[in-house]
Amino acid sequence: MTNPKIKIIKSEILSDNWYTLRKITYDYQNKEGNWETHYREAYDRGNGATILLYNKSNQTVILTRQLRIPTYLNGNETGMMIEACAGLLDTDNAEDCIKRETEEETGYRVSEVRKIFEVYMSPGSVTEIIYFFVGEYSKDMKVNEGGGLDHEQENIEVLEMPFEKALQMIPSGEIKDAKTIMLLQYAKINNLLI
Ligand SMILES: Nc1nc2c(ncn2[C@@H]2O[C@H](COP(=O)(O)OP(=O)(O)O[C@H]3O[C@H](CO)[C@@H](O)[C@H](O)[C@@H]3O)[C@@H](O)[C@H]2O)c(=O)[nH]1
Ligand SMILES: [Mg+2]
Repeated sequence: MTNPKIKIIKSEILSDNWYTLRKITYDYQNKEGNWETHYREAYDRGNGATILLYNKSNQTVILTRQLRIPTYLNGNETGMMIEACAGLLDTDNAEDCIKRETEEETGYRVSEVRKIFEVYMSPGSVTEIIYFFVGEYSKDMKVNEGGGLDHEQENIEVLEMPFEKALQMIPSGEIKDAKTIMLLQYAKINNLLI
């Protein structure tokens, strides 16, 4: 935070239950050089990581299906979302995080993952940055059933499907999750499965 055109005046907590919603008051020097006062809300839910698991010889990818209540409140009839495996960073780095989440959610223990980019997913209101990874999986890496942690009530279904089918689920509307669409398109553009 080193922009001389921004002076943070106040940071008030509006809600601090599971994650934290703040109201930020700041002065901003506009392009005419005048200072204006702005108020913006920022939702801090930490940072996350996501991964596309792919298998070249079978031309398949691993995705998950789970209930996402916010989507249910906003037009998603069943509330279920098909997504790439993803999780929130604890105290670990993004690479360790995504390996741990991969094992918990999908049951695959992957040793090699590659970071492709990092993205602010909703920069007008959410502080979160997501670190994107890709990684190859194979049958012999399966160490448990996956499904997520019971005590977190994750109830995650693991889906293995042809890469081409997953790509078609974007225009059909069956996949509507931004990180998943970005990963599938990255794989297509960069010929990951060829
Ligand atoms: N009790 C309670 N649990 C919550 C609450 N909000 C989230 N949780 C639980 O916290 C756990 C977080 O699971 P992770 O696998 O670590 O994160 P994620 O929800 O999959 O997040 C990933 O996907 C998000 C959506 O695309 C991303 O925003 C995020 O960065 C990450 O990639 C889930 O079990 C979720 O139900 C809450 O308000 N109350
Ligand atoms: Mg998750």
